[in-house]
Amino acid sequence: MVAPRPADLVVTEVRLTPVLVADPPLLNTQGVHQPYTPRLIIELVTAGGATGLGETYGDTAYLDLARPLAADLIGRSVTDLNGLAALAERMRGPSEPAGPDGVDAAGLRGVRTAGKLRRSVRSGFEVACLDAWGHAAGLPVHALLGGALRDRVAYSAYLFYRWERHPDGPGEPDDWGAALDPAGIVAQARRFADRHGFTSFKLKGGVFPPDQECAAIRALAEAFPGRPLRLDPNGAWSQRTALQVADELADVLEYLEDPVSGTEAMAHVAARTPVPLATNMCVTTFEEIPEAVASGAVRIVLSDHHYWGGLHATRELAALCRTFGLGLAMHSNTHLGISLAAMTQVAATVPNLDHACDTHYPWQTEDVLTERPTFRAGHLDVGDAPGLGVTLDRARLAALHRRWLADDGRYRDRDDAAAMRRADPGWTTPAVPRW
Ligand SMILES: O=C([O-])C(=O)C[C@H](O)[C@@H](O)C(=O)[O-]
Ligand SMILES: [Mg+2]
Repeated sequence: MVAPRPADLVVTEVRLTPVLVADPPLLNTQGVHQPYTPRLIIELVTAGGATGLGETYGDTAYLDLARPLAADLIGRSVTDLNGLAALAERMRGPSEPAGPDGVDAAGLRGVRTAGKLRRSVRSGFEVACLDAWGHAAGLPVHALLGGALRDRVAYSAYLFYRWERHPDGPGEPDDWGAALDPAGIVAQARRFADRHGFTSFKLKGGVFPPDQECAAIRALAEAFPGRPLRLDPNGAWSQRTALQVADELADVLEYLEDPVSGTEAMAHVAARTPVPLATNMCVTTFEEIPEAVASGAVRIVLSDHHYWGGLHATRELAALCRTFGLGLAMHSNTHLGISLAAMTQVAATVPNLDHACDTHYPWQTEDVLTERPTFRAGHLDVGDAPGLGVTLDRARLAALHRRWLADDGRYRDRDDAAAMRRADPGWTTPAVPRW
């Protein structure tokens, strides 16, 4: 292949396609997933004819920032990722978006600031630039990030308490059934293990009183002896409860994720238990790292290229974790195969990715790719195909976009509490600590 000329790498077109993706009724401490969740698919075209794909959150606030950023990218090189970062930092959108009661589903991933919103948008564009650059150069994205250190990336089964179907009728049915007790969670874990070969398990907690969730973890430990287990109540517990749970499950937990809310409370708990604490809530931006390190609040940080600002930012976070002796894992929200490919590419390049990555992907019955990535023995192959190694299915993209167009606004912004109110009209996002 002839190396691309710099002029070939200039962006000539950017297409933004918001989509609504079917999502099962997964429960968390704030409510339940809506039947459809918004994502944004980004397509770049370069002067040389290479195309690149990116994906990020698709709620209105993200779209409001993505549109001007897409326009500003025309005429810039896909290699100019530092320029993209600077451009994104200058974007001005709604500053501190939040739901009507001041808390929204994004509360599951910590503070929601204008800067974090900008980084979440920028990450989708950065991935699309890297994909286009990779296609133009005939190189995989991991090569553009310095090269893969492993040829496969480990993922963890992400277990959820869930209902069989959504309370408000619509939604794409699936055959998982309800999981609302220890037996249901173990059955779900078995299916994940049989179908995808996962060997580590994370339970989304904060849904039921802690003794019920401890019983589910105990049941998992019995069903899968010696396997790494994680429990994540998204900050729903008091310090006392967190310490009781840590004490009760100390022999089986790989880590306890965000048992309490806020760095100070996490530090208090961390100082009193040998169980490692992990977070995707109190450390979600670079600015939050110094206090967390100084106070010893966390032992493991969950990266997420979406809100940390992209694949390069993920590698910067990894370097800081190495510096300060913190472990690194990977967080996931509902996402499609483009983001899964981006996660896999960057994970392959990070020397200190010490834990299997979270992914919601097995819960998604729909995608915009021609081929779904396949987990083998709980891993995804990294591969050497150019770019992200994925291909867009235009018909699927168009169908999911038509659903977004037809929506009256109900599902265009993720709102787990609103979804819960359809089953329980009196529901409000619980104050923390809930237990
Ligand atoms: O804390 C976490 O791991 C998450 O926030 C992951 C997801 O957002 C999950 O909790 C969800 O979507 O309900
Ligand atoms: Mg978490």
